[in-house]
Amino acid sequence: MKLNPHVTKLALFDIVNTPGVAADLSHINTPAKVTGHKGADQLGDALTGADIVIIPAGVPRKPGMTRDDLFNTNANIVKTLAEGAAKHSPKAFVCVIANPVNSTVPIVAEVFKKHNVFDPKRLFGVTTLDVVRASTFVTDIKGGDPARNKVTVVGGHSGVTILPLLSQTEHKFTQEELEALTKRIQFGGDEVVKAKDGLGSATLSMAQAGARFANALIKACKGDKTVVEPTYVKSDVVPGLEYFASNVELSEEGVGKIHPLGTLSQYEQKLLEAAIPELKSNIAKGVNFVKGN
Ligand SMILES: NC(=O)C1=CN([C@@H]2O[C@H](COP(=O)(O)OP(=O)(O)OC[C@H]3O[C@@H](n4cnc5c(N)ncnc54)[C@H](O)[C@@H]3O)[C@@H](O)[C@H]2O)C=CC1
Ligand SMILES: O=C([O-])CC(=O)C(=O)O
Repeated sequence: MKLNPHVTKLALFDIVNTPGVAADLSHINTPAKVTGHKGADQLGDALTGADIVIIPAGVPRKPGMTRDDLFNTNANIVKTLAEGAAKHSPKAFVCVIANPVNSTVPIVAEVFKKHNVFDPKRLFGVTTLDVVRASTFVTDIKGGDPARNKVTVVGGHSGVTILPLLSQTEHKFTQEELEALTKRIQFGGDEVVKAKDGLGSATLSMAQAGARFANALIKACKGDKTVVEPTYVKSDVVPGLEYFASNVELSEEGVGKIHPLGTLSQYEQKLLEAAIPELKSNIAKGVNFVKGN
């Protein structure tokens, strides 16, 4: 089952109010038609025939909230859009930005399973912003070009589930630097929420990150075999965790080879152990939400 060599239609929710993503995607070198919808009645029109569905729709955090606190509202929004995609564009690549990503990705998977159209290679949680932040914060300390200061970030997309593998960079860090950097990368989203003081979270950098991921997917669909991006997908990299973010080779089928974690330092091993129970519970929450409804 292959996607058209040229992506022809991209459905983006909610395009009307997410101008950043739309603007960034307008630079994509593809004749793709970008659609959105203004209400449930237009959902079918927007989705029919879409090759890629991007879901940024959902409420953002306010200071003091965790991403999981968004579950009650966003789970329903994502479930509704997933139902639309399962019915109208079951073969599309679905990229989930709406939080809590650790749970909203399993929600989409369960909806697709209910409709017998689930293909794990075609579902992605967008965690690009974590690597963008990691590269930026490492550059703040070590200098150089953030585009070349690549940091592998694995796990999930919230607090302690975000695991930057700083031991795999070319830099040496003191333990103090490691702890400060790790915390900043894990809670970078909280810094933005606090700074925006009730006006939302990282909207524009999310738009840029979403566009970067969609562009990568489109490049892979056009046959580029060198595209590797971090993303939260169905994975068996960590036993017992059905979904996990790590570097993934993208192909015309979607998820290609999922890279293994590589060697972890003792410190990173501890971070992983701390992340596992939270990630497990976030995943179960998403799965049970669909199974129980
Ligand atoms: N994965 C990531 O890296 C990131 C994820 N996020 C998440 O993205 C989501 C959106 O954040 P922002 O764009 O900053 O919020 P926002 O409040 O600026 O925009 C949310 C949009 O969702 C739309 N919406 C709400 N219900 C909808 C529905 N039922 N159908 C279609 N559209 C609907 C609203 O009209 C609004 O335009 C939040 O859940 C936020 O936590 C934000 C930053 C990074
Ligand atoms: O922190 C938030 O709520 C939004 C988000 O996911 C991020 O900025 O990484």
